[in-house]
Amino acid sequence: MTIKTANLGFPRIGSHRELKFALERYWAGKIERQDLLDVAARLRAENWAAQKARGIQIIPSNDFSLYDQVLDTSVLVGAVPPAYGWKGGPVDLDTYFAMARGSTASTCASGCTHSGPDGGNPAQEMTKWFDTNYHYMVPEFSDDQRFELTRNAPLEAFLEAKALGHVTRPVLLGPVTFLKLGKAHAGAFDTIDLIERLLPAYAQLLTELANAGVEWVQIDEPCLVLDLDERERRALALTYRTFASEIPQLKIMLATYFGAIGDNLPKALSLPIAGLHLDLVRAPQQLEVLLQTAPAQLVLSLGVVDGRNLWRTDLAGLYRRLQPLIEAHGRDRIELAPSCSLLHVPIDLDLERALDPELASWLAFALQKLDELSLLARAFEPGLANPEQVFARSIAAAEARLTSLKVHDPLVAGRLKNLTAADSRRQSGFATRRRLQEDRLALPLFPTTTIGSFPQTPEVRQARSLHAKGELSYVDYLAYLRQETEKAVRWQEEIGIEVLVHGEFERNDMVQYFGEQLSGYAFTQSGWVQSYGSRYVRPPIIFGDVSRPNPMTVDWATYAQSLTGKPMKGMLTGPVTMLQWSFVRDDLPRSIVCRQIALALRDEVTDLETAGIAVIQIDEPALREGLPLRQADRNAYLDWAVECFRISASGVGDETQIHTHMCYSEFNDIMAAIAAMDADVISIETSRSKMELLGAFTDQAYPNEIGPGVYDIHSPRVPSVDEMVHLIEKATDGLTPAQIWVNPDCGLKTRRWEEVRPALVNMVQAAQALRQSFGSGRREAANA
Ligand SMILES: Nc1nc2c(c(=O)[nH]1)N[C@@H](CNc1ccc(C(=O)N[C@@H](CCC(=O)N[C@@H](CCC(=O)N[C@@H](CCC(=O)O)C(=O)O)C(=O)O)C(=O)O)cc1)CN2
Ligand code: MET
Ligand SMILES: [Zn+2]
Repeated sequence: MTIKTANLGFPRIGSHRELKFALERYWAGKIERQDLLDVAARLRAENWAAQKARGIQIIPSNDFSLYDQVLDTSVLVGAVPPAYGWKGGPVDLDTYFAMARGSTASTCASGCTHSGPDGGNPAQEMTKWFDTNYHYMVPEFSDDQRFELTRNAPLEAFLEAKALGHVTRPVLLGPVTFLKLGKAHAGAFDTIDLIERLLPAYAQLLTELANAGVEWVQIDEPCLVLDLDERERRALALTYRTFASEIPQLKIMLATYFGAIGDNLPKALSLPIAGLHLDLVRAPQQLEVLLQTAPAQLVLSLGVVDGRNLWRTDLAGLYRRLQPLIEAHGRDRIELAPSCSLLHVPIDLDLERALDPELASWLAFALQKLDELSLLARAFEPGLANPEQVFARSIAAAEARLTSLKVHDPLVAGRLKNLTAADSRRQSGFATRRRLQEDRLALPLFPTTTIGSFPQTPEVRQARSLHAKGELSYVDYLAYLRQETEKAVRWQEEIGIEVLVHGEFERNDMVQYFGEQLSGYAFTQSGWVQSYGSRYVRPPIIFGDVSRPNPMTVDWATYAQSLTGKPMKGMLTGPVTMLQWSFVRDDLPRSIVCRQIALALRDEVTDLETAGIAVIQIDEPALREGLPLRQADRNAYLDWAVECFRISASGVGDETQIHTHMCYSEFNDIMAAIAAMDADVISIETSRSKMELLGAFTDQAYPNEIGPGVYDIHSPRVPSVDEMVHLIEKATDGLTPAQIWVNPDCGLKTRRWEEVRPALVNMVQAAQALRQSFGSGRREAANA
C-alpha cells in the first residue's frame, strides 16, 4: 500500500484569469449566463485533469466558486436575507450576484424588495477570511432564521466530475465555522445557537451525497484553530454526532488550517469522524502530539506543503521527519496534503518567464506543490532503494538558497542592529505636533481629503499594459500619467477638497508597486491570487534582505505638489501591509523582515519631507488582518507591528503631518495598539457600520485626529449630502469636532469617475454645511 496524496482545494480563477474576464463580461451584459457557466465548467474540468495529471489521488470537488465559497454556503442552505426577494428553492444567479455585489433597480432579481436606496439592494458585508487577504461574504442570519437545502450544488459538482472520470472528495464549509463567521441581524443573538436549525439541511445534503456513491467528504472547520468557547465546542460535538448517526456510511475528513489546533485537539479527536487534517506548516509541532493521541483507525491528513506561501518544500528534511512516525501509525491511514486549500497561491510557476532562474528554482506555485506531494509519496513507495535520491533537485535548491548572496545584505543587517528606541519616537508629543501642523497647514474645521487612489480606468490600465509590452514608450506613458494626475489635481481644487492626493495612476497595486522598486523583492507576471470576487492581486515575493535603492514616490509627489498651492499628501504603503500582502521569506522571523521594510520606508518618508511634502499617509489596511488567530500570540505581534509603523513614520519633524489609513477593521480589540501608532491622523472604514466602529475610538478617548469614512466606496451608489452630514454629526457624539476629518472609507481605484465625481462633490458640501453649524475655526474648537 502506498501513501495517498490529497488536495484540499484548487484555485478557481484560471491560469489566465479566465474566470475574472468571464464574470466581468457577464456583469457588463456582454455575454450570456450560459457563456459564463460554460467558462466555469471548463475551468473545473481543467483543474480536475491537472490535479490528476500531477498524481493527486484525492481530488476535491465543490471547491470551485463563481464568487466566494462562504456565499455559496449561504445560498446552499437558504441563508438569503429577505431583502433579496428569494422565495425558496434554488437561488438564481442574479440573486447570488446581488448578494455579492449589490444591485440597482434595473439589475436586481425579480421579487427583490427594493430596500436599497437605488431601488435595488446593498451587497452583503465582506470581510477577511482568517489571516488571509481573501475576502468572504459575511452570512447574515435573522432570529427566526430557517434553513433549507436549496439545491444540491456539491452533488452536482461531484456528478460533473464523475462524468469526466474523476471520483472526487466534495468539500464543504463546516456548519460551525459557517455560523461563527456569520453575523446576527441587528446583533440580537449568538449565531452558534442556530446550529440545531442548520443541521437538518446539512444532513440532507450529506445523505444525498452518500446515496450518490460519495465515500468521503472533506468538511472544513478552520474555526478549530481559534480560541473556542464552551458553546462552540458543544456545537461541534452535536454536529458531528448528528452526521455520524444520520449518515453513518459517509466518511468525514475534518479539515483545520491556518494554525495549531492546540487545545481543541482533544475535542476534535473525540468527534465521530473518519479523518482529521492538520496544518503542519503553520504548526509542525502538532505532528507528534497528533500521532501519540489519535486513535489507530483515524485517517490522518498531514498538511505538509505550504498552501500559504510559495517556497519549495524541503522534501528530504520532511521525509526524514515523517518516515519513522508514519511507519508507526500505518501508512495506509496517512494522506499527504497541502496545509490548506491552494486558493491562496498562484497557479503555475512555469508561466513566469521573467523571474530570475535562481529564484524560480526556490519556488513552487499550486501545480508545483502538487508535484511535490507526489514526489514525497513516491519516496515512501515500498522497495525504493534510496528514497532520498527522489529529492535531488529539492535538496540542491534548498542548499543554494541558504547560501545565496542575493539573500543576504550586510548593510541591511547593520542598520537593523543599530536601531534604537529613539528611532520609533516622534520628536514631540501629539499636542505639540498638532499646534505646529495647524500653523503650517491652516485647515478649516472638518477638513476634507480622500484616501489616495482615483479610478484605475481601463485607459490607465491599458496604457500601463501597452508600456509593459513595449508598445508605448516610457516618455509617452509618463506624459499620459502626468496628464491624468494633473486633471485629478485640478478637479480636486475645483470642487474644494482641502488636502489633495495625486491619484496613484502610476501604480498597478499599492503593494506590488513598491515591491517592484525595493531590493530583496521579486514580482511575478502571472502570479494572480483571488482577493475577492473578480478582483485579484499579484503578491510580490520577499526573498532577501529588503532595502530601497532609490526614492520611490518622490518624483510623483513633487510633480503633483508643483501643480497646486494646497497640501498634497504623499502616499505610501506601510511596512506591516507590505509584509502581510507579500509572500514572505521563511528563513527569518516576520518581525525582522518587517523592520527591514520599515527602514526602507522611513527613508522614503524623510525624502518626501525634504522635498516639501507636508502631509504623508502611510497606509496600514492589513495591520488588523495580520493579528494572530489565537489571543495568546497577539500582544507580541502588535508590539512589533506598531514599532515598525513608528520606525517608518518617526524620521520626520513635528510639523510634518503623518496620516495612516485602515479599512476592514474591527478596532475594539486592538485600540491600544492603534493609539500607540501615534499617527497624527487616522482614516478608517465606518460608513457601512453607520459609525458603530467609532465606538472604539470614543470610548477609549482616542487622542489624535480621525477621518471616519462617510462614503462606502465598495458600492457604486452616490451618497447624498444629508446622509454624510448625518454620519459626521453622529461622529461628533463621541469625538470633538476639531478631531474630525471628512473622507471616504477607502481608495477609489475600483470605482468609475461617474460615481466618484458626484460623491465627492456631495462630500465637500457636507463638510461645508457642518462648518456652518459648528463654526469654522479648528484651533478655537480644539481649545474650547
Ligand atoms: N494587494 C492588495 N490587497 C488588497 C487591496 C489592494 O489594493 N491591494 N485592497 C483591498 C481589497 N482588495 C483588492 C484587490 C484587488 C483589487 C484590484 O483592483 N485588482 C485588479 C488588478 C490590479 C492590478 O494589478 N492591475 C495591474 C494589471 C491590470 C491588468 O489586468 N492588465 C491587463 C491589461 C489591461 C488592458 O490592456 O486593458 C492585463 O495584464 O492583461 C495594472 O493596473 O497594471 C483586478 O483584479 O482587476 C482591488 C481591491 C484588500 N487587499
Ligand atoms: C486598501 S487601502 C487603499 C489605500 C490606498 N492609498 C488607496 O487609496 O487605494
Ligand atoms: Zn483602504
